[in-house]
Amino acid sequence: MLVPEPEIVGCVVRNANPAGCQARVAQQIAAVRQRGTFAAPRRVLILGSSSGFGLAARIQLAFGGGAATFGVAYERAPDAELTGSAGWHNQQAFDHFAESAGLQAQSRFADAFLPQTRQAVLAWIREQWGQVDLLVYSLASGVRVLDDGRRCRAVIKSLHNPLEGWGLDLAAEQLIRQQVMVAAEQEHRDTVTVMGGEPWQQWVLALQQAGLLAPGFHTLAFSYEGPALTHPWYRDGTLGAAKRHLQQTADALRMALRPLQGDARVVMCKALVTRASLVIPFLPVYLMLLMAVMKDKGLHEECPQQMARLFADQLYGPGAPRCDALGRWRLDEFELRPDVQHAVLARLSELTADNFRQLGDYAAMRSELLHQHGFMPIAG
Ligand SMILES: NC(=O)c1ccc[n+]([C@@H]2O[C@H](COP(=O)([O-])OP(=O)(O)OC[C@H]3O[C@@H](n4cnc5c(N)ncnc54)[C@H](O)[C@@H]3O)[C@@H](O)[C@H]2O)c1
Repeated sequence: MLVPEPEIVGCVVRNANPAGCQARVAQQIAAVRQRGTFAAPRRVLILGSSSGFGLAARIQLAFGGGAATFGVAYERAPDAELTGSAGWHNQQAFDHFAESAGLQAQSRFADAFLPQTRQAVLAWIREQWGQVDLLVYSLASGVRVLDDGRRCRAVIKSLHNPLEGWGLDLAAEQLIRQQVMVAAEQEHRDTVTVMGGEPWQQWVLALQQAGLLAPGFHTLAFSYEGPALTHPWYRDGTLGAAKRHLQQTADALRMALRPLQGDARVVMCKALVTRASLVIPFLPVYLMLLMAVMKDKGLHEECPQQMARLFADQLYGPGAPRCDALGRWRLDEFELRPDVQHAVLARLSELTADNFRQLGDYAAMRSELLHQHGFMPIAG
């Protein structure tokens, strides 16, 4: 079969190579199997299961922990002209490998923000599982259609001052100057509506009201805060506001789950290459510097390694999650190490449009993104 050429616009890869996506899922499964097994919850619902953290969590829990999984993702199917999105092929590949391994796997391509998706998934759980033990909330979206039909858009803007800094154009393979504007009040609210915790809460409460939560039910959602260098454009911007709302939601859900001896947590992850992260202004440049430094120090991780630490080592393994004073679980301790941040800052202070390939791990970042879309790494 003809392998398509990657179509890159800015930092977005618009197509996928189906065979490469399948090979990458197979590779992730093999790595999980090699690490050995652990005792995962039996029935796991994953929202945002087709790429990034959600897919890595699903592979870890199913192939490492033997869990039956239900995955919901919103992806573009292939048609006569387009290859379909990487997530579509990843999810098909997951189903195929799970079935071959005798693992129960149910997958839907549907908009998880819509009440009808929730109702359909709840009906399936009632019929097939009776209850659910763990819900992993891993949606990353720019848009949410509300129950009344209004389309809310997330924007990535500052909450305080306009910002300017280095961005990356992967298509042109150049550093560019990027500006980030201050969000209007409505844009701020809409971003929290899309990327905050409300939809997570709706799912958990709907499951609870329907009597579908197993005793000891857990739920977790992924978050980011980052080091001081990223605060002006992440923590103190619209996405940071949405993540604060996610945190408040975790606190509220923890209370609501007490009668079941349940738990709800935000998991603070490291910054890494995914479809969602590379569209954040300034982040690709920070990421390629971070990758170079963390590789130098033997600390590099992508989604599969983060999910292995969370599930196989900590939550359902010999260790325990590292919990901070706000009750958040932390997987970002290596990124935040002072020596790592010191080295990143030193490289950033010397960065120019001519030396970015030497100071950052530009080639590996580009390869990782292409690989995530089923295209083999391109030699740097
Ligand atoms: N990538 C990072 O550096 C990073 C770091 C920390 C936390 N996070 C958080 O992790 C979470 C997952 O992000 P990711 O980077 O893995 O993103 P991703 O783009 O790789 O995955 C997003 C998933 O959400 C699904 N999705 C999007 N809209 C949907 C909808 N309407 N209905 C159903 N599914 C939908 C997609 O199909 C996909 O499976 C986000 O909350 C993100 O903020 C990411």
